[in-house]
Amino acid sequence: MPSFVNEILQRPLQVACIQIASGPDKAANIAQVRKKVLQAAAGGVSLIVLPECFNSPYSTARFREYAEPLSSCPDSTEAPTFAALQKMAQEAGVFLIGGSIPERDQAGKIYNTCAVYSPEGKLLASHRKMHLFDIDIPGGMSFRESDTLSPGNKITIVDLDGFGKIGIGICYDLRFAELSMIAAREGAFGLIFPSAFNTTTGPLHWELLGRSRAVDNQVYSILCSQSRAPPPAYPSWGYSMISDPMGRIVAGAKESDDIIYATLEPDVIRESRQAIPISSQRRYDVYPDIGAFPIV
Ligand SMILES: NC(=O)CC(=O)C(=O)O
Repeated sequence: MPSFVNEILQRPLQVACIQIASGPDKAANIAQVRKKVLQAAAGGVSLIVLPECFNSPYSTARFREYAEPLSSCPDSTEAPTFAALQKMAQEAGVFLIGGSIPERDQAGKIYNTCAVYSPEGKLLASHRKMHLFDIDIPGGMSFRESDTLSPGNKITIVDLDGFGKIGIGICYDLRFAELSMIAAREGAFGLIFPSAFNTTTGPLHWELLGRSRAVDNQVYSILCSQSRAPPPAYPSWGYSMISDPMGRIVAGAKESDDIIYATLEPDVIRESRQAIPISSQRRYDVYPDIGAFPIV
């Protein structure tokens, strides 16, 4: 009977999520993030997470203007945000989950992309938001990322050397349980979601989804949001949170700018899986084994 890949977090991992609001000034957005990354790193963390679309307003009409080619050159003038992230990771000496920014490919398509860096400043992976945020709630939030964005087509799992693997999704990807399940079944100890939920869906679904993804998969879930900005900006929900494999919120923010910290513990993962052994209790004789999806 298939079960979890027998890998978990190799040692305790100190994590920080930086909750900030981006504005129209790209250079100011980058400078704000750099200051906070260095502040969080001074607290001794090994992994720092940034929110979705931190270098631009969260607006389909603006993404193209702020888009950059994905570059791994620290001196790139075409890609100042990616270059700055690379240098920040190195300067801070941390794994950096670079939130997301609009990425432009050679054909001119735009993606909502998260770049991940090692403490040496090496680009380890990039994830393009797979599920585009197209919703229309009467009297509430309407948004159509597909007006200007293209979707990514791959599940992203990153090996953090010395700790283990994480799965990456961006915001709306959180709603699709398959992505999380596949990453966890591939051995991820944590699921990380740079995000910007909103004041319509946030109060209903944000905590519910974050805790559910953690409990479903017996992993940590790490949700890093933009903070709330006044109108006419997109109304980000805030409430960045880290849930443990039992669904306990081990760190949480409110609406405003903040940095939250938590230590992820291998024993907590191990104990939750021993106490509630769902991985060996699945009924693949009755339903298909979704988690066995091959990652290319
Ligand atoms: N902004 C998003 O991608 C998702 C979101 O706000 C929601 O799912 O609700």
